Amino acid sequence: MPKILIIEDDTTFAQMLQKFLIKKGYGVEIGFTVKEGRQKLKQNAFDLVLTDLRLPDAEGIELITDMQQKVPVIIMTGYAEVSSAVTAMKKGAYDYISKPFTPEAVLKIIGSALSTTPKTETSQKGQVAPRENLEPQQPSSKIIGSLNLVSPASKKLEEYIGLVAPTDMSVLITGESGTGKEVTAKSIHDRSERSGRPFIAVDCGAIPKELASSEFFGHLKGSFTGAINDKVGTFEAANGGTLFLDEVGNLPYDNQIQLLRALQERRIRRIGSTKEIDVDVRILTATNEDLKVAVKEGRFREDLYHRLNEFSLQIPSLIDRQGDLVVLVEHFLEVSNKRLNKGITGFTKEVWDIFESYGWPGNIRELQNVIQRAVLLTGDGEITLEALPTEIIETPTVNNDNGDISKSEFEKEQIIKALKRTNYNKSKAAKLLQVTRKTLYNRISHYDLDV
Ligand SMILES: Nc1ncnc2c1ncn2[C@@H]1O[C@H](COP(=O)(O)OP(=O)(O)OP(=O)(O)O)[C@@H](O)[C@H]1O
Repeated sequence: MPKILIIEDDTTFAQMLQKFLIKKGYGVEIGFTVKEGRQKLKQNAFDLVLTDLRLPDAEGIELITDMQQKVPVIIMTGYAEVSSAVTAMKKGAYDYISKPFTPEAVLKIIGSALSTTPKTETSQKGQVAPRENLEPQQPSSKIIGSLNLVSPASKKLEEYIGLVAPTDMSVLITGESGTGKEVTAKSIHDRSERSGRPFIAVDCGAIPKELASSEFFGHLKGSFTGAINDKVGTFEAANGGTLFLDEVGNLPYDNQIQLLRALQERRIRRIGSTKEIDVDVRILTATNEDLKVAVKEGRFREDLYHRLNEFSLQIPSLIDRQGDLVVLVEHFLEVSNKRLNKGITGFTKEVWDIFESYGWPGNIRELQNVIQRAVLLTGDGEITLEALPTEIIETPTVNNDNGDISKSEFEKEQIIKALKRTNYNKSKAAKLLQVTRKTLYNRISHYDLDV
């Protein structure tokens, strides 16, 4: 049963909503302040947070940062607060809903948030809400391939997915954040013979070290403090299907050996049990760090790396598949129009120019968010520059000419800005500035920047 936490200071409204959602089969708890909400989140695992924007002690938006996008947060707002809701969405809220709303509207938005929640969540008590327990997934319109992406990089990727999907090989999927690693994993599963069986996604970065074995292999009630019920681990839950380990590079070293053993023996034992259980699971993994470096630095086991990397897929950054931009933009326009019940017809030429010249450091996810926000902010007709976030319009550009002093100052400033925005990652900053890494290094040394 999916669990929802409502954070709302209007007690009557909160209780009405709670009753209604319980009737619809959800487990629901209420917190009346942000502080209370935080306490409940510490004590229990929730699949979704529904929070008011203005609460007595703080803004509901603060919880989005707490959640780090592991659990979808839906903001409830008054009609006049739409701009704050947009800020909330930029910070990572899943969506917002204006009060007063109809029961159908809130059910729809909850259903959609739960069906797109990618990760399995771990509470402090180690209870897991496996994805299988959530609402049935919506038919996905976002699977790679169905969009007919046209860039050479996407075509190659598509070809590789088609080749590896029907096999039982483990696949290591690499790429920057937001490039579609999880979408790719799901696509592989859907095109394999395991497609009728579970696809279980686990965020390895979210599992505390001491709970990892219980998360993977399950436990019996009472086998350790906090094991209040029997628990099925993700290996058992995925039996016959696919286990997707996201951010596998974050898996603590001690847990890597347990994982390797389970993969080699194809057998697991719940903590506290003597019974061995055969498991038949295909492993797909994703990471946005270079695991070879992690192996070299002794943070990742080499034997596990080879076991996970029977085949590797590198997902290109959006900037390296510019040819797909039009298809993706139109796809997200259509999806956002449907979702927000709008009829936006397209984009002005200036907007297209920005889309084509911007570096998209957040890749497809950023593009999707920018379009959704723009559709929300536009009444009707075409999307204009005003509907784009300022940071996109003010994208730094590097000028390679020998310009005058003010131009150099400008360029220097833009380089620093780009480096700051990318957390001093030079590859990303170069992409953002749309120059090669080499040019960026040259400019950094030209200006003698200490970065
Ligand atoms: N080919 C695609 N077509 C349509 N949407 C896509 C495609 N690839 C990715 N997306 C969308 O982009 C967003 C990011 O995708 P996904 O979560 O798979 O990326 P990721 O690389 O796993 O990100 P992270 O590293 O942050 O976990 C999702 O909302 C997804 O729906």
